[in-house]
Formats: sequence, structure tokens, C-alpha cells
Amino acid sequence: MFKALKEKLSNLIMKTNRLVLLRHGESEFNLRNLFCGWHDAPLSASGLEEARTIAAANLIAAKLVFDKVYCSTLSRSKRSAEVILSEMKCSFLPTVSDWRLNERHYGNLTGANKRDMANRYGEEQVQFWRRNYDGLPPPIETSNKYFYHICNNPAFQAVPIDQFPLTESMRMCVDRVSPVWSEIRKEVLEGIRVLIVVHGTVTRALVKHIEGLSEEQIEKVNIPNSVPIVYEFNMKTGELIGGSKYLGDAKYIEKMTEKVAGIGN
Ligand SMILES: O=C(OP(=O)(O)O)[C@H](O)COP(=O)(O)O
Repeated sequence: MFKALKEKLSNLIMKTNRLVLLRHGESEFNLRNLFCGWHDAPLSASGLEEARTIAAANLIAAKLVFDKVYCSTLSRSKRSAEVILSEMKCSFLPTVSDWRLNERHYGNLTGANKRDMANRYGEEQVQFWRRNYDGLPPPIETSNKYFYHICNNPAFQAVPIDQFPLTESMRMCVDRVSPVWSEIRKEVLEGIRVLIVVHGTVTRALVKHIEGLSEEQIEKVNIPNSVPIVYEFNMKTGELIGGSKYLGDAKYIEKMTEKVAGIGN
């Protein structure tokens, strides 16, 4: 009786903390419908605008406040975070750039147009590479236009040589993100208000970890650019309270999610 009452009381005064995930604004490669991965494509003009008018605007409208930001070492992620923080007037926040949050390496598909690949190999094969949990694109070859640029990018200096990928599946990306997610989760449960600004596949990997989705379930998840996803955790038990909450116009989010799911033109 006393125990039940104590539990009821503790639930009433449950302390919670929020975490926000965001995919960067549209990149030049997203705009041109090219596989990007570890190529360091900049944001497009609309991507810069989106970071301001969609990502930051929705965070401000929801009155969200942050203590710390995580992004990858790729410039589309870092730049989006900078623009969002500037717009929110909190550029002073500590920002961690971690290579383990870099986009999944798309192997030799890097730089290829998704529609061209579908015309050449078929839509089923392209969707297998893109969304199957074990879909592994062929490793990047020295003849790939972006090979040397990727290998020599100083943004990847911290990557241990034996962990530098030549291609990655979703499974490999989920595993790579796992230790950094454990670190972030610990901080969230300590009360640190974290914003994560990363990439499509890395966001999906984090969604899988956070929501405990199966391999089949995560294959169906598509993440639009610049749309904040909010999670709330019970700081005592670590449990997720409710599901994900996407901030912004529902019709716009649906349209952009469908666009990401498709192969495009
Ligand atoms: O680099 C990429 O992701 P990003 O634009 O989120 O960094 C991929 O090319 C996204 O393509 P996908 O949606 O076919 O996985």
C-alpha cells in the first residue's frame, strides 16, 4: 500500500528531459538527387534558408532551449547547426563535431544520380542499397571522382585508419552510432538539453536506438531535411515518454517525407 503510494507520488513528480534530432538543410547533392555519404557537399541556397525558416523557426515556436549541440564533421551538418544556433541567438553553445555521426558512406554510389542508377540497375536494386538494413553499396573505387577528396578530407582526421569505411550498410551505420548515442543518452538523463543536427541515415540510426525499432521497421522510416523531431525521456528510468513528435506543418512534413522515400528524377 505504502509502496504503491510512493510510486504514484514519484510518478507525479517525474522529472523529464527532451532531446531533439534534426537532419541538416538541403545540400547541393540532395538538390541534384546525388548519393552523397562522406562527400562533403555544402548546403544549397534553399538548405540554408530551410535551416533558418523551418528548423530554427519551429524550435523557437516550440520554445525549446538547449545546453549542448552535436553534429558530424561534415560541413552540411555543421553549417546547419551554426545557422540554427545563430537564429536562436545561442551561438555560444558548446558544439561537439563527432565523426561517428557522419552520414553513412555510400561506397561507389557516391556522386551518382539516383535516377541514373535506377535506369541502369533497376529501382528495386537502388531501393535495396538505400533502405535494406544490410544493403551494402559496392566499395568506393579509386576511379570514383570523389575518392581522393574523401580520403584526404581533414574533416576525417580523427577517424582511426582501421575504421575508415569504403562503404557502409544501415546495420554498420547503426553500430557506428551506438557508442556516441550511449554517451548522449547519459547526458540527456542527467538533464542536459541536447540538439543533434546530423544526416538522413544517422537520424534513422538514432531513431532506431531511441524507439527500439526492428530492422524491418527502420527500413520504412524516411527523414525530411530541417524538420525537428522531439523526444521526451523519464530521467529516472530512462524510458521514452510517448513517441516522436515532428515539429512543423503536417502536410509539408508528409510531402517532404514522401519525396525522400522515392528515388526522384
Ligand atoms: O548523404 C545522404 O544523406 P544526407 O543528405 O542526409 O547527408 C544520402 O545521399 C541520402 O540519400 P538517401 O535518402 O538515398 O539515403
